[in-house]
Amino acid sequence: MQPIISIEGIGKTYAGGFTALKSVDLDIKQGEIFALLGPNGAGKTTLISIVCGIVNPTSGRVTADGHDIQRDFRAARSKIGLVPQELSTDSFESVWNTVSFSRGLFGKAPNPEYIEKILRQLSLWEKKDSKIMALSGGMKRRVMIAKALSHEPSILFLDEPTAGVDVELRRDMWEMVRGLRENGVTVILTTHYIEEAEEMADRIGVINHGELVLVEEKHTLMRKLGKKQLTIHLQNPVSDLPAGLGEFALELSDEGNQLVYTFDTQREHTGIAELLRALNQQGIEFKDLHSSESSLEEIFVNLVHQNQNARQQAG
Ligand SMILES: Nc1ncnc2c1ncn2[C@@H]1O[C@H](COP(=O)(O)OP(=O)(O)OP(=O)(O)O)[C@@H](O)[C@H]1O
Repeated sequence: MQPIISIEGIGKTYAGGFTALKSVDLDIKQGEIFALLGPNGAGKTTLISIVCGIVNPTSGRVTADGHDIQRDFRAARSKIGLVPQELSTDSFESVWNTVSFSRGLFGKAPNPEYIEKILRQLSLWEKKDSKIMALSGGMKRRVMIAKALSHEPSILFLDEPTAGVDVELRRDMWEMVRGLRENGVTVILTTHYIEEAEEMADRIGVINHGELVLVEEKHTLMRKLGKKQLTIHLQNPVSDLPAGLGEFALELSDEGNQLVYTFDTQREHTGIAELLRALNQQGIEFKDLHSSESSLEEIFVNLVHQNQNARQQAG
């Protein structure tokens, strides 16, 4: 299937000479929720701004639903809704007018039924006549989403949608994003909250220093890079790793009170049975065992670290 967004060789060097993006290639599939993760300054907002036609790339090409974002800006942009990081609305206008006006900006004929539908979906219906300035921060954020959806886009960008919002609103947002996907809308979100990507995304892209270091299905990513650890609480502490256990990927922790065994979740054979046998043979007694799985957060931190190390070595 044709990707709904195709990003080819996108690079961006800002006027001051800073290169924020280096030749990014990425295809977004129709109907997916794609989470773009990356540390501060990685280039997430720059990439989104280029796809939305707000920032011009230094190199490369983007198409949205087949339309070139630079040559065919209006057609491409009409497919896209953008919820920016910063709230920007006219605070003296009512919610209803703000959202309806935004639809008009895209040259769409008025459709009060549709506006009512999105305001209801976003729990804004009761506030439709309120002035924006009288709304809470969370409500203002909902208005930004309603604005972004006002022209019925098939692609929605959410730049840090839940930064600084309370848990309840975050859950509501997730619910809303899932609802949008059910209606066939493709959603691309940037986030610092790994939990959000873990919860929401079908695919994850990790960007670091302007480079897309990884794009993967979330489940594959977690399976591929996820490690499991078995922590063995020893009966008596040891000062060194027992010599007879050299073949196992073991580390000593908690001042010699614990042995931590790391194994690959993908491998059929974990080696746990052999390890326990070896412990027995060595006469090492343990009082407890527990296993844990690495979270997306650990996977992410490792990736960004690896990328940094590789850069340092190359430089
Ligand atoms: N207009 C600009 N002129 C010069 N440099 C810029 C400009 N906009 C962004 N940058 C720089 O480009 C880099 C990438 O910024 P960008 O906002 O894309 O990162 P980000 O991944 O969205 O970060 P954050 O998570 O903090 O929002 C940063 O180092 C930033 O300082």
